Amino acid sequence: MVIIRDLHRHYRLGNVVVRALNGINLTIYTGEFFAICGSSGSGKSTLLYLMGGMDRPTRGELIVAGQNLARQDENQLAEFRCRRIGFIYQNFHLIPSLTAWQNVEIPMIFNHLPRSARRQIAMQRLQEVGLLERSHHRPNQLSGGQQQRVAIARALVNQPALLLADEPTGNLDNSTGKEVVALLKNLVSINQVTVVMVTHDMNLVEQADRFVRLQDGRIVESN
Ligand SMILES: Nc1ncnc2c1ncn2[C@@H]1O[C@H](COP(=O)(O)OP(=O)(O)OP(=O)(O)O)[C@@H](O)[C@H]1O
Repeated sequence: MVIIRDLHRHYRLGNVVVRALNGINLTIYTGEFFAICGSSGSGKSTLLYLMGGMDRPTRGELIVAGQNLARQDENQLAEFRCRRIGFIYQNFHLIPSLTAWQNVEIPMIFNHLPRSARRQIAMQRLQEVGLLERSHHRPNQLSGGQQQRVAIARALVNQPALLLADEPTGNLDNSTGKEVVALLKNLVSINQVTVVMVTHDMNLVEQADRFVRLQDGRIVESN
């Protein structure tokens, strides 16, 4: 699903070059539940966002779901993100003025699905995450765990090849976090999605099929 060879991402700040990623080599297989861990500033988010086509490498090879992302232009990357990637954020990133089902519907609008199909799929996804009875609630009427479950439903509606999660439990208490990860693992095995998750939480790392630990933009540990 992901092939990364000698990947670099450098930022230039005046005369200083920050080497956020400094020669990453990594292969992630289809269907894996994969964790990226490491201390703050080690390059985790940079790596995740590159895999999602939200940023471009300084150099190196980056092939995701069969597409060579380093060679794609902005339009191709936008299309890739829309069709192939689902994203889950620490802060859920739901639109406050929209209900749960309207939030879940959004990626399908970008994918030009007709309204009736959108509604049916959104409701089905909300049922899968156990929130059908909350479908008309807005985010501020839902708990953090419920909001993250809505975000998971939204991330899966376009049947992405790869689900990227940036600290998905970072804003949840321990037990809610565990429930959300169990749900995520269950849904991805049913939907045959590959998951790459950034986390500080070693309990979550233990639940992953494999992990890498980053330090100063390099992989220093893996299993
Ligand atoms: N746009 C940018 N411009 C300059 N430097 C950046 C930029 N984005 C990230 N960096 C730097 O790149 C390094 C890696 O950042 P990154 O956000 O990937 O780390 P992280 O491991 O995800 O950290 P955290 O756990 O705190 O989110 C850091 O030193 C950071 O300051």
